[in-house]
Amino acid sequence: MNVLSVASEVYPLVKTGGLADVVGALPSALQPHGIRTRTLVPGYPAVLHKLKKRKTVGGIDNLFGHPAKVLAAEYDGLDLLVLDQPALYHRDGGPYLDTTGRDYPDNFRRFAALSLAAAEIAGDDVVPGWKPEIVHVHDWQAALTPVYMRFGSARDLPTVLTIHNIAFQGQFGASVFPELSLPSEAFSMQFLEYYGDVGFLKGGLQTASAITTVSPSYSQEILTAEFGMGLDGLLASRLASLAGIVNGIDVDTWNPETDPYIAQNYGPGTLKKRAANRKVLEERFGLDKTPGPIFCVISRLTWQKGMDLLAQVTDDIVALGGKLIVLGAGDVALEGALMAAASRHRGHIGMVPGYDEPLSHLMQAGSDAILIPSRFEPCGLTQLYGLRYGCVPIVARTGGLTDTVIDANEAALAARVATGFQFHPVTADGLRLAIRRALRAYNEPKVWARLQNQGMKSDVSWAKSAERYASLYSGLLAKG
Ligand SMILES: Nc1ncnc2c1ncn2[C@@H]1O[C@H](COP(=O)(O)OP(=O)(O)O[C@H]2O[C@H](CO)[C@@H](O)[C@H](O)[C@H]2O)[C@@H](O)[C@H]1O
Repeated sequence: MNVLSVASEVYPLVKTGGLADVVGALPSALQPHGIRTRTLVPGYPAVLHKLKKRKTVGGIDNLFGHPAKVLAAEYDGLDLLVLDQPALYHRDGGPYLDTTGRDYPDNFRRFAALSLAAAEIAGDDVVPGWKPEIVHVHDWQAALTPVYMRFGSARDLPTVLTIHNIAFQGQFGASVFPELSLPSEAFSMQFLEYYGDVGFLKGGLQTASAITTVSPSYSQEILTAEFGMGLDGLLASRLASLAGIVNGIDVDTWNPETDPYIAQNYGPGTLKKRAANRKVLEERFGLDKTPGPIFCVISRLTWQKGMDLLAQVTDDIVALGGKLIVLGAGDVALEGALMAAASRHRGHIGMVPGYDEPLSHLMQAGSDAILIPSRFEPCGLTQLYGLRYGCVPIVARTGGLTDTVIDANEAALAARVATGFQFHPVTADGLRLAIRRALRAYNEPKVWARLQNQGMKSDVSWAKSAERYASLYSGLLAKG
């Protein structure tokens, strides 16, 4: 079965968050099911730079006023199609933001173009000799694909839209509609119209054959007003087509036994070797070389991720004898608050602002626990990396965090199934209590080792979830 996957980022070519990890890892997990995925991404400079061996396999004469090329390349096991349109994608900043951190004003056009190109690849002869049988699109940036398909020549092809985060909806003023090359009927409740605006995700949710999100709990939560962010009613009307499939992780990229980014490789039987990674972290973050647990945070610094709650408990972590290291970028005020905590507690709190993939691996390999106080979390990947690396997750009880971490309550500890700590309500007090619980467990080395070992035994691979995507695809094909 041929699948066209469409996304605005893909690891290891371009990544700003978990979306890239999922889009990058799913194709090889689907391969054993006879599914061949081609992934269409925009030709940002970072992408083109890495793809030395690429060839032009197709073209679109007029994509919003400019010609575009479709390039094909293989990279790290991925079969890629790259939409090369310099006017839209050759920019100095990141995929979505300019160098000053502002959204590109033409993001609606940049990602409508990605979706339109995907629809044309699916329906027309854009890439001669290749056609998908299923089109799987990710998040708002690709969500117009099924809308364009509905009004184009691939109208009968099944589509899957995966919501990685319903907080990002691609909502733009109605004035952009005439620029989208869609018939006027598309600006209606049944398609894009969203409270008088244009909603990219909304349009996709109305038209995709199937909708998935990245954990079973989140698939329930988004049906409520609290988590649905305005789309709960629409989702309820599409309940029969909605599924929650939990994310896995690429267990080859994230393998402490072979990870090239960490100072000392180790496995379930050799957890003591983690000490060498701790040592490097102590130096990197300027921590005192004293005993006690190191808590780490690897995150976008945002309200969603509960980073304001973290800022409120930094003094407590230190008072309780713990250390904290933070790697993150995002909200300037939150970054400032965490930097201030680091200067208040030199030797106990360290902060590296920014984005650093290798360092994120080392932190999972050398810290004792990872804190994830998210207010909502569709799935979350860093707790899965934590489980795999023996870095015990302490998580808010929400979304995919609920589904993937087993709380160390007495029953779970006695049954030897606990893998971490969950807390609720998601407040600074809730987080404080969870940190206290973790510290108590840390002070009982046998209990702690059991948590680490149990976590390392958890199946965080894509195996089961790839099977679910495969059967979703086959079900859609069988329906015709
Ligand atoms: N400063 C930094 N330096 C280096 N690496 C950093 C970093 N900050 C974050 N990362 C990395 O970025 C990824 C973030 O993954 P999350 O699952 O937390 O997702 P995010 O909220 O981006 O994605 C959305 O999509 C994913 C995928 O479906 C869902 O899991 C999630 O719940 C949803 O919000 C991880 O690989 C993490 O290690």
